Amino acid sequence: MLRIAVQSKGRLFDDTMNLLNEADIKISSSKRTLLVQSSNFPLEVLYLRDDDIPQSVATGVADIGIVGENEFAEKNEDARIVTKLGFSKCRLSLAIPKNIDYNGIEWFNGRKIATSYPVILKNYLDNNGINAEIHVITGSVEISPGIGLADGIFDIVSSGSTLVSNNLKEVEVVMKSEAVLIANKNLDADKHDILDKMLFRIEAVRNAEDKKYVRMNAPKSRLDDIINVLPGLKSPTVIPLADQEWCSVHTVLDEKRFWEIIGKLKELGAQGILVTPIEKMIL
Ligand SMILES: Nc1ncnc2c1ncn2[C@@H]1O[C@H](COP(=O)(O)OP(=O)(O)OP(=O)(O)O)[C@@H](O)[C@H]1O
Ligand SMILES: O=P(O)(O)OC[C@H]1O[C@H](OP(=O)(O)OP(=O)(O)O)[C@H](O)[C@@H]1O
Ligand SMILES: [Mg+2]
Repeated sequence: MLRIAVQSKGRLFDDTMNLLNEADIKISSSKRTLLVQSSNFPLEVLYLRDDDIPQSVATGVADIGIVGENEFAEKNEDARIVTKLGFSKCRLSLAIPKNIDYNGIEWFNGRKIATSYPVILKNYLDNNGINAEIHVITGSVEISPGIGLADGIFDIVSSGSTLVSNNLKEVEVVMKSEAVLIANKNLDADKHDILDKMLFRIEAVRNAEDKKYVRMNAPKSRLDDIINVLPGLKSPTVIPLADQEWCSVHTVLDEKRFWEIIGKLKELGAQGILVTPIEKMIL
């Protein structure tokens, strides 16, 4: 049995549970229990505050964990990052009141910076030869300059709307972050085996993200042109139809280029284009 530490509630919770669910690892969601076993996979889920996840994995209380890279870097615990997971994307940035003229990192010399990430901040300031006072607070960091608690802040930015509503502007991006799967460095062979099985499933789910399965009827006379605009996995599947002049073409399209490619296919005479989501993809 492998034990995974996940955030009990908060920004990471929904996407973490979705990922396990899409990997067909069933977890009953009784929120009151802190340790729950999967009913169909040798995995046990330990619900924790995200701050405690790096340490629990480093010490072996949990074998693996899902946490933000930012939190993992801040805690500086001895565990390894197995893979990035592509959700909870954000950055850690320095921000200052928007009406201040800013002409470089030296501005922070002798200033006071409020943050929940003192370790990452100190590292960054030291590397840049900046001497600033770090004021640690655990939440509502963005209001600090407005209430005279600090000159600037160092916190999570995603859309930037929290900064805007507090009259702040982002001046330095210090680190990019997303959710990562971390693991204890000394897993035994059995646990490694379970982790590999889980990673295989996660990869199949992630490969399918933002992909569509597309089927269309194509006039045989334009088949070569149609195949040329398809970026498919290998080559598209071409199936004969009862009507000798037509065939059916099946392929996988990336959501990002989807509408552009569909437009070209229409121009080339493709008809009856069917689009379906893909659940998993094993490459
Ligand atoms: N606005 C955001 N957009 C994207 N990702 C974010 C955002 N805010 C936070 N995150 C990511 O989600 C992680 C968890 O954020 P959350 O706000 O739930 O933490 P928390 O309040 O410390 O939770 P806990 O109660 O578990 O300690 C952060 O460490 C970061 O990696
Ligand atoms: O750039 P934005 O999209 O505005 O996101 C950034 C904000 O999101 C997080 O807070 P959250 O909303 O999770 O609330 P919290 O302070 O309770 O953690 C983070 O601490 C920032 O304040
Ligand atoms: Mg926390």
